[in-house]
Amino acid sequence: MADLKIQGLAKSYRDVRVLENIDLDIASGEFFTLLGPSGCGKTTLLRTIAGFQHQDWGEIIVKGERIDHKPAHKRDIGMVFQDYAVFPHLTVAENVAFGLKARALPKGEIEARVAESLKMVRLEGYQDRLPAEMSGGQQQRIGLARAMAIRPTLLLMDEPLSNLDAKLRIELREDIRDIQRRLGITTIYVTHDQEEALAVSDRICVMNKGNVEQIGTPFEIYRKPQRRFAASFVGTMNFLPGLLEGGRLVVGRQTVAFPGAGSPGIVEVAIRPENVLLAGMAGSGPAISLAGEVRKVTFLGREAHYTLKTEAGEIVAQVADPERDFIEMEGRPVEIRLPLDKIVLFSSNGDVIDLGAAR
Ligand SMILES: Nc1ncnc2c1ncn2[C@@H]1O[C@H](COP(=O)(O)OP(=O)(O)OP(=O)(O)O)[C@@H](O)[C@H]1O
Repeated sequence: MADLKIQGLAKSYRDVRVLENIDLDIASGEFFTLLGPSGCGKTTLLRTIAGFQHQDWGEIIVKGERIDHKPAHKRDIGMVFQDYAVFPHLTVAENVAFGLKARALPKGEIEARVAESLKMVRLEGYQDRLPAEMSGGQQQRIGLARAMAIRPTLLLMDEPLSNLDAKLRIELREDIRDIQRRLGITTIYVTHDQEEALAVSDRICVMNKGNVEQIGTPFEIYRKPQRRFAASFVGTMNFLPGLLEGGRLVVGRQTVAFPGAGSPGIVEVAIRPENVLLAGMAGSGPAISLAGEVRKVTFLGREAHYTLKTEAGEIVAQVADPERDFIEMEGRPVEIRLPLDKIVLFSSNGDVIDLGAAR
């Protein structure tokens, strides 16, 4: 049974629809991430599940029971916020104990759970400090310990890492993932950071303008985007205009055989920068070959990025561990290959074109 089922959820603020008919099934123990640009409705969805606001339509069902009529404090949900939301006048231990006291647990049990939660987030020994004496990362650990101490059915996290610097973000996201796995707690995580979503999630729900664009594992979202929006929002994707006609694909002045690929019409040809091949690089198999020129090379140590002008438009190629010859290519003509088994086609309405038969 799904731990959390959302059916037909819709929400407007005044006349503006911010959630459109959302359906989700989240499995027990799953780390499920809502990913999308600012304003797409992620926080609204999370806060509606938590009970801080009410939907206009739809149902929220936890372990088979409708919870959407219950007030927030009766929903058995732990929540971690972007701005930590720790109580400044309470010590670390008192912060973590807050939800347990509200539930009137016995004193011994509270002490045991506080100690256990602080150990889990690696804050043992800090119990008597005030939040102001702690770093941002440590304050967010308090928030996490407080949410986990009540042993909620669902853990909701709203951009918990966005106020931390890059190094700390990576460290804490690994900790969050480890703790979540260890406890097997069903988690919904909100972020607009696609790398973070890829790194921590069992499944990602890509949202745009109040709609679900695609739900899938990080691998599926990155490698098999079903919608143009998901392809462009997660990672870098090159798009070139193309034309499908009778088993052939036309890109620029090139035509390649492309059997079994949907109905004729204008398409967008999408390919990741790491899949674009430059002349001299290994790689066999059918490909679209384009003549181009290297506009710019950005050397980043373990890889280099090439901005390429082609007859069909500008694209970026990424080359791992580049040789010196490859770095000194700025301004030079180059032959570019787009392997057919790495390209994704989108129709003009933004849906992927199934290439199963062509591969
Ligand atoms: N209380 C409110 N009253 C009116 N409009 C609101 C309210 N809260 C949010 N909105 C609007 O609803 C839309 C969705 O907001 P929401 O905060 O859910 O998006 P988000 O995806 O979480 O964005 P962000 O990543 O910036 O937090 C936005 O256009 C926002 O301006």
